[in-house]
Amino acid sequence: MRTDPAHLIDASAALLGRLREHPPLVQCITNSVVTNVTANALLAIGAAPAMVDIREEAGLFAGIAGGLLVNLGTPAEEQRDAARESVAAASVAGTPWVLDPVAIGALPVRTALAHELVAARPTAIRGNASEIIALAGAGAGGRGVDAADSTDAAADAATSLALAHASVVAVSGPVDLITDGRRTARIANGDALLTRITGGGCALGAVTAAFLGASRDASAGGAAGDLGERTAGALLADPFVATVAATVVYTIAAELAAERSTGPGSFAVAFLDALALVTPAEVIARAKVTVTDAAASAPGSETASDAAPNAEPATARA
Ligand SMILES: Nc1ncnc2c1ncn2[C@@H]1O[C@H](COP(=O)(O)OP(=O)(O)O)[C@@H](O)[C@H]1O
Ligand SMILES: Cc1ncsc1CCOP(=O)(O)O
Ligand SMILES: [Mg+2]
Repeated sequence: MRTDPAHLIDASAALLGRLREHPPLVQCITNSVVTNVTANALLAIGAAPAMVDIREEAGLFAGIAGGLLVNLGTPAEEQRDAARESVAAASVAGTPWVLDPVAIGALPVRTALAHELVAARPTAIRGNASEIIALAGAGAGGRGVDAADSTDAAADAATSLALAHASVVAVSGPVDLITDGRRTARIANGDALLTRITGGGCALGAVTAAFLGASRDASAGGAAGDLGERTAGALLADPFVATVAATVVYTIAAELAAERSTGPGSFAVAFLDALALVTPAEVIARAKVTVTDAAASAPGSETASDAAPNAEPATARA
């Protein structure tokens, strides 16, 4: 399906509405640093978090959850087994799941686990540039949990991972890059304050699982913007579109929060408020999205809508 920026932005706004109307249950197997931050971010956006991360429960729960996050930030033995259980059950049940390979590269236990789990074909892989490069086997990783590479430097790694595992790959940074191996979206929203609080990336992984859950329920139809009902149903059910939507909404909430903050502490509070308050109309007005499509015939196949009211490189519906 052709997905130009205007369609992606309309779909982002529509999926935000769907998510709030039908809150997806999101199972999180995540690190001990960000557990509370992540649950609060999910509640704020309108989803229902459940940190079910022990053996003999995790797999069971993955079968009933709307979405699953597997984050490798502090992968103690029990969590490693819980992740394996959940991923197996999610694959059987068709539960969309997100892998966040936190700090892989130099650290052997989580790196081996990330390689094992990625073979089970996550619906989406979300990480910073260094983590995505390391997962693709193209580099050594970042500085602990932080990136040492730009998102564009991770573009080839993201594409090869996406094609190898039939996953959507989301690379976060100043400009986020999201690809399914054919279509690549770049999202220039966000605020650097997200890197000054813990969980800025981890909570995005959970929000991505929530949008994938909303997307799975969305194929029933209903128009999105000026799209017809059939087109909208297929668009909203597309994991690439849902992953873009999560990043668009999340980074716009960060911008709204930054406008009301004086530093990381007030930003953390304002960000939760903004995740709860951001409207579909604000998403349409502020989204800065460009798309390239490897299948498009024209050389330099970047698409941008005619109406571009947002700052460069913005492309959005008026
Ligand atoms: N310099 C920046 N300016 C604006 N937004 C940023 C910047 N760096 C990261 N972000 C945003 O912060 C969030 C977390 O990204 P990142 O810091 O790369 O993840 P991680 O915490 O996993 O390293 C993403 O939503 C991304 O868009
Ligand atoms: C600090 C830290 N250490 C292990 S996991 C973690 C949290 C990382 O959070 P994020 O990737 O969202 O910055
Ligand atoms: Mg991270």
